[in-house]
Amino acid sequence: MDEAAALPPFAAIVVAAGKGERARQGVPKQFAFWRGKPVLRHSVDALVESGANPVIVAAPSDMQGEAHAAVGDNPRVEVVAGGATRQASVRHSLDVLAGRGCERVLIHDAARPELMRDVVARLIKALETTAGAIPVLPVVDSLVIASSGAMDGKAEREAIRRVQTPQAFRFSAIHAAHHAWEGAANAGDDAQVLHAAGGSVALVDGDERLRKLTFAEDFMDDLPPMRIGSGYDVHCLAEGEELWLGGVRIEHSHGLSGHSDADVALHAIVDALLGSVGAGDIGTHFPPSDPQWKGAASDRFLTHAVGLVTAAGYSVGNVDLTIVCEAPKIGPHRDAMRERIAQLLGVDIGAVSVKATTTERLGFTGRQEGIAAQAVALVIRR
Ligand SMILES: Nc1ccn([C@@H]2O[C@H](COP(=O)(O)OP(=O)(O)OP(=O)(O)O)[C@@H](O)[C@H]2O)c(=O)n1
Ligand SMILES: C[C@](O)(CO)[C@H](O)COP(=O)(O)O
Repeated sequence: MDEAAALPPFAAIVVAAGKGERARQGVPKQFAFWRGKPVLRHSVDALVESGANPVIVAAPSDMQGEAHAAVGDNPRVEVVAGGATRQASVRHSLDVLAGRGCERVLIHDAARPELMRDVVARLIKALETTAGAIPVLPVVDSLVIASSGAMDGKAEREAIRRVQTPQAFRFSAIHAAHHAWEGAANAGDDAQVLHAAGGSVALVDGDERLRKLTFAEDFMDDLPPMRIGSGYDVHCLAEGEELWLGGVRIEHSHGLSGHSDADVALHAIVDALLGSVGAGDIGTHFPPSDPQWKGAASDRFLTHAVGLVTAAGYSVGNVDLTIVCEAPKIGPHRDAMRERIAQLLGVDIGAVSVKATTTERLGFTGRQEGIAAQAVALVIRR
């Protein structure tokens, strides 16, 4: 099910007006690069893709330009000035949304860049029965009461949860609660604001990936600058089948049989790309048991794999393909294949190598029973 399509309308607020002092990134951490793009961009993109509209970004009043640059041009994203505290940033953002008929709102820390759609869906669905909903995780370590650097007693962790964002609210409830709170001590998060106003706050499963980038070491787990992957595939040659290789149709006495168009060369590249970001293999994403892929052009498999590489924070560096077959001769079609593969990968043709070899009539390829292909892909952190 497409979760975004199933979700009722909701707005989002991304609080990004902090100083990020603990993270020591040289700029406020929400503008630091992380996994190929500014921290702030990750959750704004995820919220837009989840269907949030509008997405209000509360940024430092003296860094509105930096915020616009970080989020890019998107008509659904509005940058506004935050406040001196997180709470003030939220309250101002809620005021910006007031009067627009907004019924639901997600409030999210820009400092939590890994935002996944299933958490958004869980939170929005919870609003059917409650005024607020927050993602939480259990405490897995034992807890102590600390006093002057010594243990002063044991805390009951079973009654405690670790709270994350995004936090979801019925708009009218959280907007009124924030204004009812105004002037008191700063609240840790928006759930506390609603709870203090007597609102109900449901707990839904959080996700460790929603962790907040807070300290410098939190930026140390950044992705490696490059990753490689390899792919290998085989398909049988058969009469009456079309021969597609490297995204190109080739006239030949036999074609390749398979559930899709059986383009063994593109399949090897797909597996190399998926392997480079640890995203399974072509069968994971396009199971041969699924009738929707019957006769499918393998172009779409490759496009999907490129999308997963991009989502993982990488872009395609270069690809090296070797086709193993006795016939047909690949040479006359090499450049057409390179051009088509480069087009599908979104790279220059110089980043695509297509080689071919026979096996000197040895083995299944030598007996022209089938064609094999292997590929290596290098992906580069964006
Ligand atoms: N006046 C503020 C303070 C914080 N935030 C946002 O609230 C989120 C969570 O706050 P935190 O992790 O504490 O961020 P900072 O306050 O920037 O961090 P530090 O305390 O290290 O300066 C961040 O996305 C931050 O940008 C905000 O919008 N407005
Ligand atoms: C809002 C929050 O992320 C929920 O866990 C947390 O309260 C923010 O705390 P911080 O001190 O502002 O980082």
